[in-house]
Amino acid sequence: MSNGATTSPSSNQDLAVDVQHFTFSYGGPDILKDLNLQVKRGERVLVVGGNGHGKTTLLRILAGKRKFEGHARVFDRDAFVDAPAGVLYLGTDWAHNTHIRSDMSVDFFLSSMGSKRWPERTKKLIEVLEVDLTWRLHQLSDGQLRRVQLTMGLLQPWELLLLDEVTMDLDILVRTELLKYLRQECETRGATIIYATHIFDGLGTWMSHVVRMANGAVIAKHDVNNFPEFDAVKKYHREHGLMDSPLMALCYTWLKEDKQRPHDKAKDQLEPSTGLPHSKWDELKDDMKQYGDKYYNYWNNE
Ligand SMILES: Nc1ncnc2c1ncn2[C@@H]1O[C@H](COP(=O)(O)OP(=O)(O)OP(=O)(O)O)[C@@H](O)[C@H]1O
Repeated sequence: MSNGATTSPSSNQDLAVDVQHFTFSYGGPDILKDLNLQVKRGERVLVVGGNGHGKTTLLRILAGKRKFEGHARVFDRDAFVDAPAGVLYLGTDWAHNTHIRSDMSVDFFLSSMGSKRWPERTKKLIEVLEVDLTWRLHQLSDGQLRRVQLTMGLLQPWELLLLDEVTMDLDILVRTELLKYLRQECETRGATIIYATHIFDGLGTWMSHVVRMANGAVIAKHDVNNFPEFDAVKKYHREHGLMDSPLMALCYTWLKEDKQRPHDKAKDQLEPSTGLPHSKWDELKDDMKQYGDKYYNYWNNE
């Protein structure tokens, strides 16, 4: 577990993303505040936080879409003035573009986007996203259009994929296949994904790390292989046969806690043992941490 700060021994070559003491505003109040985040190549990082806490802003900065001052580097280059190739941002704004609603076949559209240059990738993506080349763009449902967007976006091999809530209108079959495909891309090519979402189904076993954001700062970055708080929630769900997502239950407690915390105070009360902001998890005695159900009851009965 870390607070995403700058003490990691990783060399710059290992890092896909390196953001240090980063503050950003759109001209008004600071939206990102003294934010630190390091992501190694090959990681699949989920970014979790309440509405308006800065997730999209961070992703767009990493994608080189916003001018900034400060230390925000991607593949060891400044994310804006020296933006590296291979960085792909996919957000929900694409579907609002009226041009892509014209009367045109998907086949024609993908060809005009260069699909012939990557025949193997095109074939695979069409299969994963169940895209029908005879579809006509102006006749598609939101989910079908999203599948075409993702096919187009993912055609060219990418090194860092910044996903901004882009799977929300996919049905669960397609979404599951897409997540599998993206995981393979990371495992076989060493590519990296940072994924901001409020939909957690299937992500608990997909992600390698989860970043908790609140009030424009990274509160913590957790490695799923060393994450006792998440293990406790999973244990509770297992023991009680619950079908809903343990990750969602965990994120619910985080968002509740972050909402109650005085604005901007997240970093003022650091826990000496972990260097992270003090949380309700810290208030549990060690023996209680071993019991997921007690932990869960503690939350529900507060
Ligand atoms: N172009 C802009 N100009 C001014 N303020 C903006 C702009 N874009 C976003 N903001 C503000 O920045 C803050 C963070 O927004 P951002 O979209 O990064 O949050 P988010 O965590 O992605 O939220 P959500 O979960 O709702 O998508 C919000 O208070 C928002 O109003």
